Amino acid sequence: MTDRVKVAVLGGGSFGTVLANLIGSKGEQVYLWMRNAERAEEINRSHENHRYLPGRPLSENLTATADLQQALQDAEIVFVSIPSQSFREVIRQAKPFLRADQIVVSTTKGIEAKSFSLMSQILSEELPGNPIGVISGPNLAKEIVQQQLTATVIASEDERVRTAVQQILHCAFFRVYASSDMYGVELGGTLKNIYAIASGLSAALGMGENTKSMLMTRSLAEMSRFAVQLGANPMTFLGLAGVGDLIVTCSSPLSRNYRVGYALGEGKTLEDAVESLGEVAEGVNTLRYVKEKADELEIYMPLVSGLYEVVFNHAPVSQVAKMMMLNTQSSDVEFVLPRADL
Ligand SMILES: NC(=O)C1=CN([C@@H]2O[C@H](COP(=O)(O)OP(=O)(O)OC[C@H]3O[C@@H](n4cnc5c(N)ncnc54)[C@H](OP(=O)(O)O)[C@@H]3O)[C@@H](O)[C@H]2O)C=CC1
Ligand SMILES: O=C(CO)COP(=O)(O)O
Repeated sequence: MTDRVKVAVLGGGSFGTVLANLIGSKGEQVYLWMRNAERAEEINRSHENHRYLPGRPLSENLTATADLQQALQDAEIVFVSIPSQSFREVIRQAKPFLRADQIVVSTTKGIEAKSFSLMSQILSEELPGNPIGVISGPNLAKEIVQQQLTATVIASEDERVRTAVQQILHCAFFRVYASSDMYGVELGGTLKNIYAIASGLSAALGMGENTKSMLMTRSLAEMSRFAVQLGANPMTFLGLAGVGDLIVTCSSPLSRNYRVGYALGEGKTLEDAVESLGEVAEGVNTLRYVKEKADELEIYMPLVSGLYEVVFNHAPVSQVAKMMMLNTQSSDVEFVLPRADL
């Protein structure tokens, strides 16, 4: 009767809902899985996700469900939009209902505690037979739902995954660029959350435009230094999933990570800053795990170290900033002029 593609999105928060809505508004059949059955019923009744996207009508092609089997059965593509700390648990719940030919794509920008796994690594471990990919880019959910123009990157080693995701998401307000560097694309989206906290903090403290620009650029240098040590391609950081996502998340109060930093700059405690969001800010845990990993691998990350002191050890920002400014002089682009101590 229909040649519509069936798609499943796991996770009924801000981004999962926006992604499902985009796909539904293209005329495809999309199931949005969430753990709360009452909330799913409420979405189907009102065509609105009052909790995460109040006031935004959702596509009639979107069906919310708390039944994983219903969501996954016959879906050609499964997007997973679950915060990193619950990602593996949800994939394990989904596994009994998945066939090996279903494409599984992560939208999650975080790192698993203890294992330091990115979501693509969790997918490879838990679903070794499935074609997998990740999407990442300057994709603030609250702008996408307003159909503000933007783009994302689909990264996968499998060309069929790249093409399928480009086709399913592409529309007049959303472009989809392709990459084969899954790890780099994922690391870009994950690491920038740390620097968004630093940017929010510096904005709250009234730092100037030069300062903001220096902070973002040195963040990019630090992110790519870390990613290269972990095996990613530094060129990926020049793309939408690197510099693109860094710019938006470090500049916009619509970013939850930026808002956490801003609240800290206003003098709130970390607990209050996170609590008042009511949504996930992956950067707080990411900062902890990346600091540990950088220490373990002896990767020079002064911004991560300084922010860690401010966020977790209550160091005064002015003191940390002064220490960084008076630090040994260094190279601008270390892929052009290597740092002396590398
Ligand atoms: N928002 C954005 O602009 C973007 C977000 N992302 C990334 O997407 C991921 C998800 O973010 P986002 O949707 O914004 O987060 P939200 O905080 O808005 O929503 C998280 C969702 O995950 C659900 N969830 C959490 N744990 C579980 C679990 N164990 N089982 C089932 N559901 C669970 C929550 O359910 P419940 O409501 O029941 O608690 C909620 O629906 C993050 O990694 C984020 O970095 C990527 C691009 C843009
Ligand atoms: O990743 C995002 C935009 O691309 C969303 O950032 P936050 O999680 O900080 O809101």
